[in-house]
Order: sequence, then C-alpha cells, then structure tokens
Amino acid sequence: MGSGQWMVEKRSGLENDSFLKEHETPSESGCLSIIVLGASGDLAKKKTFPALYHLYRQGFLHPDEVHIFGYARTRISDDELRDRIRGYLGKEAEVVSKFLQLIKYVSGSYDTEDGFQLLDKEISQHEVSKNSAEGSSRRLFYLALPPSVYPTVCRMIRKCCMNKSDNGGWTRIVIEKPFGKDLESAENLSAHIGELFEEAQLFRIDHYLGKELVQNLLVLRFANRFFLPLWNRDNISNVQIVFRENFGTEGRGGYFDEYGIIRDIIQNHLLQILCLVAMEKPVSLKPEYIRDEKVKVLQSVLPIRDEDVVLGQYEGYRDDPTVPDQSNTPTFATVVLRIHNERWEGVPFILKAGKALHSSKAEIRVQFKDVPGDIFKCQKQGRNEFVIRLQPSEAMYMKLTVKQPGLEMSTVQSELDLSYMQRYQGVPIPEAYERLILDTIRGDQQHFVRRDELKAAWEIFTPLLHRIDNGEMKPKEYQPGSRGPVEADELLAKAGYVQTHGYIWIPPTL
Ligand SMILES: NC(=O)C1=CN([C@@H]2O[C@H](COP(=O)(O)OP(=O)(O)OC[C@H]3O[C@@H](n4cnc5c(N)ncnc54)[C@H](OP(=O)(O)O)[C@@H]3O)[C@@H](O)[C@H]2O)C=CC1
Ligand SMILES: O=C1O[C@H](COP(=O)(O)O)[C@@H](O)[C@H](O)[C@H]1O
Repeated sequence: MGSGQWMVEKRSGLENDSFLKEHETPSESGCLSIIVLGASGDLAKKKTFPALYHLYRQGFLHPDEVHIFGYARTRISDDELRDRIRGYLGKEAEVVSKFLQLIKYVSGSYDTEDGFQLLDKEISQHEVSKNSAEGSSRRLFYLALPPSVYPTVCRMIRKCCMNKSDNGGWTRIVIEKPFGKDLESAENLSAHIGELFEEAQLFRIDHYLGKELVQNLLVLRFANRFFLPLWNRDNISNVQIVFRENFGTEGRGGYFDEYGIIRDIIQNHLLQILCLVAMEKPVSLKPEYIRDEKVKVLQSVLPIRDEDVVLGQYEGYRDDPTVPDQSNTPTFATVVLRIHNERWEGVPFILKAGKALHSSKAEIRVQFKDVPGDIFKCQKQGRNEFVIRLQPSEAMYMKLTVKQPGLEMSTVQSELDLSYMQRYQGVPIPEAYERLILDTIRGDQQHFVRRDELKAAWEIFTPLLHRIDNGEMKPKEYQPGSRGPVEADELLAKAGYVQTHGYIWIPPTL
C-alpha cells in the first residue's frame, strides 16, 4: 500500500486533532451498502465507481462490511456492469477483481416500486449475510442520474429502501448537480426532497469542494498569520476565480445547451470557491458553522449589473446535432460579483469560465493593490499576487518584486512557490469524488451544499439567467482555442486587474 498508507495515516491524524473532537460520532458497527443509481451512466463509470475503488484499495471500505449495488434500467448482468467499469479502475488486476466482486447489479425503472423492492431485498440479504443487527446497517444512495428523475427516485427510496429502524444505522442520499435550473425550480426540488428526507441525510455534492487546494483554503486563510491582516479591501485590489477547458462540449451538447456555462460551472463550482475565499472565520470547524458563514457571504452579494457580464459562445458549438441551430447558450462567461460588506466593499470578484479555450486550468488569483510611495519605481513591473492553482499542477505561489541578483540595484518579478509535485513528491492527491464519498460515509457535511446556501446561490444568478434564456443578452462569438471574447479582457481591466506583461509562471520540474 506504500504511499496510500501515508495518506490513511495523515487523514486519521487530522481526525485525531481538533476536527473529530467536535464531530464525535457514535461508533457504527452495521454493514454498509453503497447503491449507485444510474450505474450504467457516464458519471458512474468515470467517477463514482473509480472513487469507490480507490477507497477500497486504501482500506477505507472493508470487504467484510461493504457491498456495492448498481441500479439502472438497462438490462445487463453483474459481469457486464463489471466489464463496463473495469477499465476505469486501476492497473492492479488482483485488487480490481476483488473490488468488482463486491458489486451487484439490479435492473429496474425509476418510477415504479417493483425495481426498488427488488433492490431492497438484495440489500437486506446482504445485511443478513453480514449478521448486521436490525437497524444498524448503513445505506448510502448515490444518485448518478439526470435531475429530472430525482423526485421519483427519492420517493421510491423513501417508500421501499430505507434502513429499517434506528439502531445506529442510517440512510443517506447523495445528489449530483445541477440542483435545479433557477431559484424556483431549485426551491421546488428542495421542497420535494425535503419532505422525504431530513437535511442531515442529504449530501448535495459539488465536486470542486473535494479538490485538494479548495480544501486547503480555510487552512491557508485561518491558520496563517501572514494572511489575516492582508485579506481585505485595504490591501486586495481584485480577486479572479477562473475555470478554463481547452475542449468543447464533446458529446454532452444536449445536456450543456439546456444549462450553459453559468449553471454548469459558475453558479456552483466557482461560487463555492468565492465563499471560501471571502467568508469570515467560522466559530469552529463544525460543518454548520462553516456553512453559516458561506451563506452570509452569498447573501451579501449585490445584484449583478449588465455591464459586469461578458458572454461568449465558441464558433462551431452549434454544429453539434444535439444543439439547436439558434442556441443562445453561453459556453463562456465573465461575471463580476460585488460583495457588500465591511471586508470586501469595492473589491471585484471576477468569475470567469469557458469551454474550448486555449488551455485547461482552474485557479484563484488574488491581486494586491500597488505599494504606496514606490521608491523603487517598480510598480509597472507588476503587482503582488497570490495564486492558488487548483489544477493542473496543484500549487500556490506568491508573485513578488525582488532585487535583481547582481551589482545593480534593479528590481524584478519573481515568486515564492509551493508546487505540490515538487514539495510532496510521491504523495498521491486524492480525487475529489473519493474524498467526498468518504465524507458521506462519515456523515461529515462540511463539504456539501446546504439548502439555504443553494437558495442564496440561485438568488444571485437567476435574474441574469432569465435574461439570457429570454434572449435579452447575447453571447459574443469566439474562436475555439482563443482566450474567449476580447470584451472579457476589457472587462477584467475595467474591474481593476493589472496584467504583468512578460511574466509567466512555469511550474518547476523535479
Ligand atoms: N458525466 C459527468 O462528468 C458529470 C455528471 N454530473 C451529473 O451527474 C448526473 C449523472 O450524469 P451522467 O452519468 O453524465 O448522466 P447519463 O446521461 O449518463 O445518465 C446516467 C444514467 O441515467 C439513466 N438515464 C439517462 N437519461 C435518462 C432519462 N431521461 N430518464 C431516466 N433515466 C435516464 C441512464 O441509465 P438507464 O437508462 O440504464 O436507466 C443513464 O445510464 C447528472 O445529474 C449530471 O448532471 C455532474 C458532474 C459531471
Ligand atoms: O461539473 C462539471 O465539471 C467538469 C470539470 O470538472 P474537473 O474536475 O475536470 O475540472 C466540466 O467539464 C463539466 O462540464 C461540468 O459539468
């Protein structure tokens, strides 16, 4: 297990510290059933099953207590499902085979009881075979399904598949985004699901919250004296949160066209990051305290102004046969958000996301104000920036001005660089889904989206989304492989971002 072992130890080390002292959960002895609904689909194959495999491989899922069920309408056998996912798991054939033996497939529809009764029977048989005391078993339902079927599926689970009584066991539901299309539909969905399950049973997953450097944000901000006095409107000029992909919608055009880049990336992934960058220090690491602070930030965001938005659509997007010829859906957007509170008044938060651009990356870029009284006359060289590179090549670096080595007293831009590949050589960084599924098993909701958080997020974007849906705002065309519409860079400059010309950060090699 080598480096995996290191990670296991580190994780339990973290728990032994302050975190779990506040999260003491009674010991859970019952067996665990993980049910992947939509098991025949893309997400299940590429993310959910591989994440379960990695947890298994690292010893987080014990073969004596865990069983995994796949459920979907497609009529396939256990072995056919195993063959579909095998190639996405790993190279250790023996471990892969043992893992696959834990999986059973049940076929059934999403809106009738027969299939769910059969599923319940299979789960119960597994529980009995493991001598799980009545009511002590744990059932985790992962909805890797289109949102249109969430309501019926949740109803069926509630009716047919709940853990039978309360003896330390539980039933939990993991729901994938998109959670609705606007404020009203999200609230309807929340109300419907809320009638069936307690909030504590619901895990609304946003996989960006499982990324290593996103999880590091609270540690960085609140465990380092460096940042505490600087993290405010007195010192920070602007913050950019950027997502770029260098490929288009690639076979997901039908789904994407209904949602667009704001619903797909900005309203959830980037806004969640904004919360962690901008929130106040929570009372403690208790999930509810953290989520309370996130909600407060969201509620302080001012209505979005038209002049703070640039939309784009890449040339060729509408050639996809699943995309309507007249589609007005943005594949690119820059949106400037303004937070009306004591810490952030006047600091633009620039959220930028796009498909089919010149590169793939996700990062947070905090740009500081100019130094007052510039005796070195170096301000034109560039401003201080603190950059958190989420992917690829996880890193954080501080761009700063230093003396050019040599006899002359001249200045140059350089950086303090913490590149993970170099600093943590050989330490595997867990996939976001792996971490988040483990959290659901542990019942830790810190990295999941609470109902009021979701509502506040939709409140920010719904008016803009409705204007786009009604054709009142049009995306500008951009070339695939470009930086997006030029107007986006103009908006960036207008918002106060000062680009450092001639400086490029190159991730260090080993
Ligand atoms: N794919 C990805 O990378 C990501 C996906 N997501 C979200 O995860 C969820 C699942 O995504 P993904 O796996 O791509 O979706 P799929 O389109 O692959 O659907 C998953 C399964 O659901 C069933 N299904 C598909 N369409 C319908 C329908 N109209 N009515 C009923 N059942 C249907 C199919 O199973 P069967 O016909 O066998 O029942 C299918 O195999 C979605 O909410 C998506 O937005 C989120 C982030 C990334
Ligand atoms: O949720 C989504 O995220 C992916 C990008 O995820 P990443 O972890 O690879 O950065 C994006 O491609 C997809 O459109 C979106 O639905």
